[in-house]
Amino acid sequence: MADVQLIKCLLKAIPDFPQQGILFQDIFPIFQDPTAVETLVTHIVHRITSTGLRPDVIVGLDARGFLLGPWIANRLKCAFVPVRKAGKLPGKTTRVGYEKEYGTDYFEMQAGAVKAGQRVVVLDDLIATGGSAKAAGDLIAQNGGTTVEYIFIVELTALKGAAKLDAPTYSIVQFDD
Ligand SMILES: O=P(O)(O)OC[C@H]1O[C@H](OP(=O)(O)OP(=O)(O)O)[C@H](O)[C@@H]1O
Ligand SMILES: Nc1ncnc2[nH]cnc12
Repeated sequence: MADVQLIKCLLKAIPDFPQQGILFQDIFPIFQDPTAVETLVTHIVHRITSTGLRPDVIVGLDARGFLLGPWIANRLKCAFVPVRKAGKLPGKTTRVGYEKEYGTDYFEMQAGAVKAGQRVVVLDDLIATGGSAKAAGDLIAQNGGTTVEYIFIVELTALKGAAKLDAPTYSIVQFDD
């Protein structure tokens, strides 16, 4: 619980960003504190190893999912694969459109980056409506992978994003307003 409290204390809530009515949960203060980063990475690695998820691939979502994904993949000695906003990845890609808490967007993944039968953990900083995470899950499924868990630092539970997803979710800090 001490690690959860440390991470929660470092989150900063900013009203009306990026638009009126959104209470933005900023995770960047965590990354100013190396002890907190170590705590966060260890917490997520423990979640994955202690629950027997055995992922082949960690998929991180553009952009804040990239802050954590490679650390976790490196500790677990598995692959890291990015899901990126449209037009950023070279070569053949698959694309899915989605809605999120403050707008619409497209996600892409490189063809073959996730292979048929691979077990995937999706990692992102935050789940709000679940639109972004669902789009990532759809890309993984289109490529033949199986998402075994979605992991977030923060979950905005009132928006019920987890209900959209095809696998269980785990979040470290929850806010219900
Ligand atoms: O559950 P949802 O309603 O889909 O919202 C959550 C998504 O929104 C944010 O990303 P954003 O698209 O703002 O991109 P960024 O990480 O590049 O800032 C956040 O990092 C999640 O990916
Ligand atoms: N309230 C919020 N804070 C930070 N990132 C978000 N992405 C979607 N909703 C968000």
